[in-house]
Amino acid sequence: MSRIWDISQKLRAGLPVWPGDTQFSHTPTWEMRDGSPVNVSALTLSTHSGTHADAPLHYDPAGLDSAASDLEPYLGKCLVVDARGSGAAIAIGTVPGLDGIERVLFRTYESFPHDMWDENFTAIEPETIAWLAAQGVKLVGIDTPSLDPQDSKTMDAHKAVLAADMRILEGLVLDDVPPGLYELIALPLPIAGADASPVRAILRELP
Ligand SMILES: Nc1ccccc1C(=O)C[C@H](N)C(=O)O
Ligand SMILES: [Zn+2]
Ligand SMILES: [Zn+2]
Repeated sequence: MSRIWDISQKLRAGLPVWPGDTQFSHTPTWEMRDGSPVNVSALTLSTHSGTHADAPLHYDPAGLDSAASDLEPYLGKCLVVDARGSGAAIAIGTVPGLDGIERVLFRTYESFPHDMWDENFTAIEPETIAWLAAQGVKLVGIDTPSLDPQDSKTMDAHKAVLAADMRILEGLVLDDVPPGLYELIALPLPIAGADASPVRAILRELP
């Protein structure tokens, strides 16, 4: 049985979210303790809660929503890169030779901040995105809440992703994952009209 790493945040009450965004909540609709034959509940959450996949619609008003995006970028061989110590943004020099790898995930945290919002998270330089695209990369992932800095108004890294029609994973948890090659499985939910979707992201050891 090949080893699996779960690289997803737990969705839960109190989950740190982008300042001003919708808090995560899970509330009962019907409960067995009240005589219902089953327990049923409801979720309220930001589309960008926890570990998620941005849809192109997030940064392009004419972009595909989460239901329309193809699945191929979110499934397949990927390279995990140790980008700890990158400071404000990951520069091109951080990325090793890719040799045809189409998915790259960046670890920037020593220890993922599960219980606090980090406003000074590491972003990715737009030039790095463009360089990855030129190498044939189709998906870029990171363990921070966004490819762009929290105070960005121009979203230059997302615009570089748009220009190359790449896909994005954010909010990954890579603390326990050694740098190297893995199989990535992180499929967005087919949510009509959504600008992003939570994903259950895992890495599986390659045979
Ligand atoms: N929830 C938000 C609300 C407003 C602005 C940004 C966010 C984000 O979460 C950042 C997002 N994950 C991004 O793709 O950059
Ligand atoms: Zn996002
Ligand atoms: Zn994003």
